[in-house]
Amino acid sequence: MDLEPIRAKIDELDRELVDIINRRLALAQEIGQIKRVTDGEVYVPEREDAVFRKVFASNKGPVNNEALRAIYRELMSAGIALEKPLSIAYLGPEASNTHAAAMKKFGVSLDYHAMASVADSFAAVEKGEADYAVIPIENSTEGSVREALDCFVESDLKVVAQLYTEISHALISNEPLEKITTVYSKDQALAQCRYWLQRHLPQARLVEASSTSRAVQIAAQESGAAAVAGELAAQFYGVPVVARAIQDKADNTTRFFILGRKPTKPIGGGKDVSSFLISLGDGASDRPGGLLKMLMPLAERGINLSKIESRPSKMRPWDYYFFIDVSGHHDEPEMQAALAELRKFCPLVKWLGSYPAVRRESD
Ligand SMILES: C=C(O[C@@H]1C=C(C(=O)O)C=C[C@H]1O)C(=O)O
Repeated sequence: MDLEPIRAKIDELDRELVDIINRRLALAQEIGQIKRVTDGEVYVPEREDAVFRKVFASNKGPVNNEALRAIYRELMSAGIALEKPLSIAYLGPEASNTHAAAMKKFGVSLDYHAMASVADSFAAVEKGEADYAVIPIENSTEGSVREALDCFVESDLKVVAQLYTEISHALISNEPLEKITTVYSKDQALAQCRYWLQRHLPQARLVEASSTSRAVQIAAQESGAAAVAGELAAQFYGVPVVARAIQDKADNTTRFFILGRKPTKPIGGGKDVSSFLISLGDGASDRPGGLLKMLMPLAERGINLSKIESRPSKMRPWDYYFFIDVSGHHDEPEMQAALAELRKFCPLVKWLGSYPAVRRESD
């Protein structure tokens, strides 16, 4: 059995592939020149969504859609970098789960900037120091990231895209399990491993850090300390993995938002999702039927509610803001009609963004 003739065919295909990749990038560059003149956005989530759909529809295998998405992610990343080397802010330091999510969304060709907090990530885009920010918004085990929700109250940034990605946590330390006395991590990550930590380290002190990668930096320096973080952070900071996949739910998934300054255009056909921040005002969330009244204008028009979350308004005790996710795009007539009705009795109806509804990498 001779491999060489087959490898010669692969070499020939690679030559063609490189040529095709460069032709694709040259077209992206051409689009970039037009965008410069017309002041168009460089990253266009709705167009990328359409490209992925067409690519998947033409896929006859054996490559699966998840692998194809990863390949196209890098093609698009290289193309975007030729248009303009975008700068992406994320909750750092390097090798955090948000960093990994940002790379998954934007590929290796862009510039990434580590921020100390979610609020700083918002601020970087608001001040124009970064083009986009990637922030964690909710987790399948632990629910919403509260500091992220609270940032939307003050901010005018738009959610332009989202990413769902499975998160696996490891226990990372220079010490063996029996010598660990303190475990550092982001509050959300500690909570996602609560039962494992109770079972294996019942005596250990759990201490909050600003991010998972920050926890690894601390654990690297302190005797008796460990961190809960992704294995990427263990590799990056050169600290050993003591136990892997310690999250209580095997399919632990985090949803990330991509924030930008300009809204994403509609895809249509039920393939968009929108987020809003709504206040019933004047303590009305405490009155019978208040919440029902808020949801009726949406329900009556068949606009599906996929998430509702309340947060204290911090204006008065027991007054709440509601964060909702609904099917459809802000600019669609049905949505506009529902919003007009809501605005009649809600003092605050703030559009946080509309973006592609894609949930899985293989979709
Ligand atoms: C090339 C473009 O710019 C970017 C790159 C894309 C691509 O490589 O297919 C698609 C959308 C944009 O994020 C474009 O707007 O078409």
